[in-house]
Amino acid sequence: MPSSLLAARTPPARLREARRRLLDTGDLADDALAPALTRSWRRSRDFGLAPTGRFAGAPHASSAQLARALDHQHEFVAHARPVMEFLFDQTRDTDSMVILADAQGMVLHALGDAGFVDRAQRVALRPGASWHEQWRGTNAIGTAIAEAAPVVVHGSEHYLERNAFLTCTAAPIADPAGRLLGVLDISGDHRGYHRHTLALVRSAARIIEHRLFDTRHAAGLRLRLHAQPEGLGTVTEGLLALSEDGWIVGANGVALAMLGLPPGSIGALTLERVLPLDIATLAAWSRGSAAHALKRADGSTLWLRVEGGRSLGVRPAAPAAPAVADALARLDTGDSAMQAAIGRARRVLDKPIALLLQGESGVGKELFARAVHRSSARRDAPFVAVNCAALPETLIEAELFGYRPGAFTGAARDGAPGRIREAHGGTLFLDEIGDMPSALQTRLLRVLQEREVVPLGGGRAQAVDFRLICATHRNLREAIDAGRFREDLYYRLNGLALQLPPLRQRGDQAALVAGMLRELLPGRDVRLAPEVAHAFARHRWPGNLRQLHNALATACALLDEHEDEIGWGHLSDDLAEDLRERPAPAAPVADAVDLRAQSERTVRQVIEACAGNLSEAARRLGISRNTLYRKLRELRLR
Ligand SMILES: Nc1ncnc2c1ncn2[C@@H]1O[C@H](COP(=O)(O)OP(=O)(O)OP(=O)(O)O)[C@@H](O)[C@H]1O
Repeated sequence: MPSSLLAARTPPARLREARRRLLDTGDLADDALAPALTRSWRRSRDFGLAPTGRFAGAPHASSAQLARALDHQHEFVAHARPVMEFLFDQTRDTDSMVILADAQGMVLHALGDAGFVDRAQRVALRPGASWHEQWRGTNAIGTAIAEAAPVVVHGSEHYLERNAFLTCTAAPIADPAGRLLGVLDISGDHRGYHRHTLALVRSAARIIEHRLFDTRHAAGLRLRLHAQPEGLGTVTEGLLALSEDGWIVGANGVALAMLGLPPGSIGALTLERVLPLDIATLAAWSRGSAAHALKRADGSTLWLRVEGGRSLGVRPAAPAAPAVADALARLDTGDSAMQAAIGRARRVLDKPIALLLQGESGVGKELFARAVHRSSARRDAPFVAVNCAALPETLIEAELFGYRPGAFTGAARDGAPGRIREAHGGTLFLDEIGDMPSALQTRLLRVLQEREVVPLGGGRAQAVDFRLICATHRNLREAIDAGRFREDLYYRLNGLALQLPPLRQRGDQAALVAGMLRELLPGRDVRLAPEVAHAFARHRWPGNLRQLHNALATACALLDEHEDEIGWGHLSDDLAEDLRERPAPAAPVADAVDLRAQSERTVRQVIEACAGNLSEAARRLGISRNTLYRKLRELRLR
């Protein structure tokens, strides 16, 4: 990772002059500011932001969206929290805050001095707020993401004048595969700026990366590297994770820099290609805890310590700690079909049995898969979800199996490990498996049989260990009969099939509604008006839990502070209309063509209205993104 891009302070007179020129002419001189600051101000301008005057606003996640983001990033936040508390202790009473944001710049967690928090709240330095440059221009969180480097943004270096009272220092945090996970930031009053903050934040970000790395690769072979033996075990060490056949499957930024490798080498190179070291020597070294010196081709010495090595038959993996709260139990809100599915999933929780989740779109199949993962012994390893319906055939292949450098036109120069290898040690969730093209079904079958992946473009097979969970809304038996799905693959996927019930058949609708309302408006006692509850109970809910959740989120947004009952007026017009309507008679067959044309028109119009944003279009249509992709394919609009 490059060193700090914005560490040197810009004199106030230069900043004033640059801002005046930007406002007058719409641009800056190339040498007016530090290069990274110039790039960031130009990006901010291109996002259409006005440095002065009224703030155009930025998205803020609802409490439910934030809860979901925290759930998805549970491992990241769990490792960051203690480090943030330590940082907070170091900076206590300095009028500042310690902030963790995700890779899109959304604040996930914040700790702060009470006095400063009040002022920070006014510019929304709080969980749920987005600090992406797109919304707030140059700022440490957004600019660290854009520049992929640690940054300090001080006072009037902030693009928006309203943020000029802040001094902010941020460092990106990468996951063990080298991808951006989020950003750690210390923000405070600009009068309290201290040059040492940058070093503090960078070290803290590295500690979080180390913790994630050690957890992710706890069961595998790990190498610690440093130029001096005393540096091993400190935050300045390099970390590598290896597969049992010697492929580099994880590395931190320090190791990549030490070995002169780009992030894309993870999953695409063996250690032997990089260091004069073979797997037999590593196996021997992993039996002790001594540091070993290694002479490199350029004459320099590298010190190494080898750890782990279950895969080399050296040490068994430590058993995972028990779950704090069982995620599967939380899905049980009293419906007997769900209870049966949860009970059966629990019986095979830590067994090598593939799960096949079936059910209509929006019944909560992905949520169920995540709960199985979180309740299993693999909970601290990755949960990797791939939507087989959302990607074109050529991309799914590269996405799943990874590729070697130059494997195909347009491939990233350094290759990619592929989602299957990323799930090593954890759970691979293949959503909409019924939509997987047949050539890929054959490749997937081979991976499941051999438990090895061969990346696109060839190379050696690499061992993988993952729990497989697939989901589909299709009837796979019919797809097999129609020749669209391989029967042998079906039996591999279907160690245990679980049918999740549609909402209209669930007997726990009231408990689900109450749970969602508690999640949407924590601390408030909000319920449905009796006539709305009655209409909800009779409704068919074609979009299932997704549709119910969206309906309640809209209602909560329309509820006044003092109101505690959701009535007709809190529902969107189209839902209220549907709820009041009698069930429509079945359309005669002759109308089918018209219906298709009408459906096509509606989908086109909504996508146009959303400027091509398919997620937003799916939301407005009240269907899932998967269903929209399917519809586009059926209507040949894609
Ligand atoms: N128990 C629940 N409590 C609250 N919200 C839920 C629950 N289950 C599902 N949801 C909501 O429903 C949405 C759909 O869930 P999920 O994506 O798991 O369904 P799915 O069956 O996988 O859908 P698809 O087949 O369209 O991929 C979620 O984003 C969430 O908002």
